[in-house]
Amino acid sequence: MYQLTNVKVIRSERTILDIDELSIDPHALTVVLGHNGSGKSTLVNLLANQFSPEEGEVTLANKPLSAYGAKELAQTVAYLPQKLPEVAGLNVAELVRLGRFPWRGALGRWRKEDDEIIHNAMCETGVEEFKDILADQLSGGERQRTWVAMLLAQQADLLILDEPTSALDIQHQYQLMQLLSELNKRTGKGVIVILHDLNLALRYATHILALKAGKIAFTGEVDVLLDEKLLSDLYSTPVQLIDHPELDHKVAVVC
Ligand SMILES: Nc1ncnc2c1ncn2[C@@H]1O[C@H](COP(=O)(O)OP(=O)(O)OP(=O)(O)O)[C@@H](O)[C@H]1O
Repeated sequence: MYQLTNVKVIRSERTILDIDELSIDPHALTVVLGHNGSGKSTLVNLLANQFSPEEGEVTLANKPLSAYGAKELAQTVAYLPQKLPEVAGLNVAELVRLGRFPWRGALGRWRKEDDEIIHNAMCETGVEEFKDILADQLSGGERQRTWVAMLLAQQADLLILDEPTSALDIQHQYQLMQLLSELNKRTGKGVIVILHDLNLALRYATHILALKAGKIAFTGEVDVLLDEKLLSDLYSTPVQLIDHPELDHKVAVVC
């Protein structure tokens, strides 16, 4: 379990994240929701040990994140930030290969299975055809999928993704969430993903974690989302849930 206890993150004398007690199942597909500025990126940054909180503690498997070594943490948690770094001079295959870094053998040697893992990660995300192209020359969506491929190649126990669908067209948004959902079901690897699209959340989440103004608004299995009042309060706008004749879940519309 991820466990947060009495956590406060303070920036410019303002508490931007304030969580008394929170557990996150490391084998679930948890979608993090909330309005702009509600603290979602701050939370997943903490979970990925990008920084430590000013107050409180974050543990994973009963061990403080700060006690993990860099290699151990990279084998345990793979993190895709919201703002993708520039990678001048690297083509797609070379960028995806960086995901294998935590698994290098003695003397920094690559392992013989690395090429197949990299190839599979590029195929699963549909970027294999771009493998020789410089990553910085790709379109926004192609670049985002390349970074997801790198994350997959990392083969960590848990994937944390901050708005990985923000640059993707509708088809690729659903394909990516389907891929993450299948990975979660097939391998038990955990996925924690920030989304703004309620319908992607309704379709693929097993668990929901919603933030409002730096605090937890609600958390639980995906059924907690099926509450128009909660959703309308969360986004300060009227949200309606309607049945869809061909889907086995409700659809959210803003009215
Ligand atoms: N370094 C910083 N200094 C001051 N304020 C900050 C800093 N980092 C974040 N904040 C503020 O903390 C709040 C939460 O930011 P965060 O990026 O976690 O929001 P978010 O929920 O991910 O938003 P979005 O949906 O827009 O990506 C915001 O109001 C932001 O302006």
